[in-house]
Amino acid sequence: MKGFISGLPKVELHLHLEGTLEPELMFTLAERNNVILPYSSIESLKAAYQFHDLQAFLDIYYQGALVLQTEQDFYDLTYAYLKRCKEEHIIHTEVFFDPQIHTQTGTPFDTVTGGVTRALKDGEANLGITSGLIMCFLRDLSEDEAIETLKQAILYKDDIVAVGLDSSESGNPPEKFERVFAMARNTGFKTVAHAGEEGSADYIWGAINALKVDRIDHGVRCSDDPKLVDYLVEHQLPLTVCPLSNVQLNVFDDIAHHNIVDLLKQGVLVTINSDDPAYFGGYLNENYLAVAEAFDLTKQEVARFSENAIKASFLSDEKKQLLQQKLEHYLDIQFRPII
Ligand SMILES: Nc1ncnc2[nH]cnc12
Ligand SMILES: [Zn+2]
Repeated sequence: MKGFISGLPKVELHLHLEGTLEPELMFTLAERNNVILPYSSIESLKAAYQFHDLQAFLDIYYQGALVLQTEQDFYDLTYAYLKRCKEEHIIHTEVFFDPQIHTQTGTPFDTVTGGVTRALKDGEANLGITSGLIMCFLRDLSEDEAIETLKQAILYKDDIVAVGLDSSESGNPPEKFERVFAMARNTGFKTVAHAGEEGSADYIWGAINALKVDRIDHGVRCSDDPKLVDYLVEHQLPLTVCPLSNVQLNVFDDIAHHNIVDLLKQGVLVTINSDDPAYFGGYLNENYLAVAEAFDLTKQEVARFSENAIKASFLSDEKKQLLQQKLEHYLDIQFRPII
């Protein structure tokens, strides 16, 4: 199964670039930019990666992201992730970034977006990995700050495919950003939102009804509301689920109790993703493998997650077809009878 997953052509749809900041790169950038980290070694930093909930993780994630300061830093971060994609047979990825973490502490929006987009373009030219860029608003900041950020994103309309919503979910419902998302949609951006990670199923309804999103990020709490599950199945509204993240942040106490396979069997368009792999101990292949092993899935069942991710991507129908052909070619070889 490990070899099958490793070679399987895959698409990732829920990945925070700042969440790919490996401890080694964090220390390198801290030294490059004269940032003093509150950890004396890589080991002591890694030892702090014990998160009892989302907020405990976010506190460390935001602190780590402060070592990213120059255009080259954002380039290096993004390109390192794309090289990892190449190793993992990820053929297309739609990545999040959180510009407000950086603009709040004085790094210009252009520095952040410039470095990320330059790396994504090089990743396509040199590594053959296609991508989409999704700019997230921090939901614990104000509507006005989100509008200000959206105005800056409009200047990069050709480079940013969608806007999203992340950070502390509880107490920051989707409705707070209804007007910002309407502006984003009217400008032509696709929309996604984290909902139903720690927050209740009502947050997922909020993302659907107030934000009119094209995908829900996480969304696992939908199981608390059978009508919501019916809605997701009927409309084939995708969920970008992050199994290892959910276990690390205690959304589920054990991978064996995760609801992703239940949702798949009910007909929800679920996908597997890594969220913040440098912090949660696993990139995409490890997330696939954890689910496959916990639920004793067949190779055909595992391949459904890859097929779903192609369907749920923001690629054109023509490009989706090309990726689907690549997937089918791989499966043909895997399942060809040996004569
Ligand atoms: N899992 C997550 N939930 C909400 N915001 C995030 N930002 C980075 N990772 C996140
Ligand atoms: Zn996330």
